[in-house]
Amino acid sequence: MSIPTIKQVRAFVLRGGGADYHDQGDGHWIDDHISTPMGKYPEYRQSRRSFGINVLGTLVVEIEASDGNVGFAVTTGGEPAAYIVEKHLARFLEGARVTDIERIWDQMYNSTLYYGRKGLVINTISGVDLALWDLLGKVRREPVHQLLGGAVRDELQFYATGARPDLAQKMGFIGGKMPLHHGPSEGEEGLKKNLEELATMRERVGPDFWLMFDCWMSLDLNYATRLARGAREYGLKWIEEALPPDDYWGYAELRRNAPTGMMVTTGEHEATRWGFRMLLEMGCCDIIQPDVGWCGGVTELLKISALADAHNALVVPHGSSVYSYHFVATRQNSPFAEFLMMAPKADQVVPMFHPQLLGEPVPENGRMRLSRLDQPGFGVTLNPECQLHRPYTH
Ligand SMILES: C[C@H](O)[C@H](O)[C@@H](O)[C@@H](O)C(=O)O
Ligand SMILES: [Mg+2]
Repeated sequence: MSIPTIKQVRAFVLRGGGADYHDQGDGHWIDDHISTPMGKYPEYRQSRRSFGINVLGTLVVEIEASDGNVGFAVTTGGEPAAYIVEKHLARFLEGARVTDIERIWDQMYNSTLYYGRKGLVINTISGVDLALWDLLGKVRREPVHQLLGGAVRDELQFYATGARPDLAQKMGFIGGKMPLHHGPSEGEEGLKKNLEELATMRERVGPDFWLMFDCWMSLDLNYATRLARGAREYGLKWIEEALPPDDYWGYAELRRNAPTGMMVTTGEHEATRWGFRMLLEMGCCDIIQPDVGWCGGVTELLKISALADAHNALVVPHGSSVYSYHFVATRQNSPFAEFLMMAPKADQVVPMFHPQLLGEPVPENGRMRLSRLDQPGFGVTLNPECQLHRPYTH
């Protein structure tokens, strides 16, 4: 059977939610006084949009094969990512076979090593990689989880991230991860408020429902240690991304200081097997949380996951819609997944990358049957009502 080749790669940008899920309007829980590394500047404390969390927008990568199949994927990257796809990465894809995924990844990574390695460039490589896996699935008429070696479970279970863990409990999720609202710049008063919020939620959900804090890189080691120890009486299950991503030393120390039984987690802003090797070998965390649209794509997440497995660490990918669902289904060390509550009041389940992906499955009663992921590729199509703009060509 002749293997189709790649005819053309196209990069588009989209605004308004979707893969750049922080790109929301006013009144959304995800932009309501959340603690961030910019919290030291009062003018940037109320809203993450004020300092540019949504400045990039969504990158859409489309890859057309010689047999007419088109694979696509979305991730966070916008115009600068589109430039990198069109002006740099496309040369490694066009003319290659749709099966040359490993070689293309290696060429994309090594050709951008002088300006990439993490952040936007790896987001961009991830977007191309996800589109390649979507294309291969469409050519072979198989869902991605089957291309990855098949599922190890018939059902995924989810915890919910959002401002209302009490509502998430009623919706059937296995836990609720809350954004931390106050950072070190708000002193003891802020620390007290954080713990009061946790105490209130514990009161509402009872003793067994998982409650977690997401600290979004915003703390220092001393504050994180005091928060973790203060949260012990409220049964905090894990403290997430307490420190800046590069402070491997701080994470290792926090993990030594944290109360027995409380997990330390991080990784959504980490990239490649080398970044996760640092987290694992320095004993930084109990769970790594790579985002498959930011860490290097499925091709790289396979390597990261195997490394984590050898270290007995769990891999619970940061919420990235179908791109993480297909992966989690196939990994024995990924026993549950994240679902980001994208409804403004976190009071209903809406597709995580709404409105960009038609056919995007959502958990029902906090679960998702594998049968919901049985369409070729990642099983979604681009919403034709989304106005695609192609800023660059090649
Ligand atoms: C809720 C957090 O502040 C982030 O917005 C969230 O996207 C991420 O950290 C997560 O783990 O879901
Ligand atoms: Mg997080």
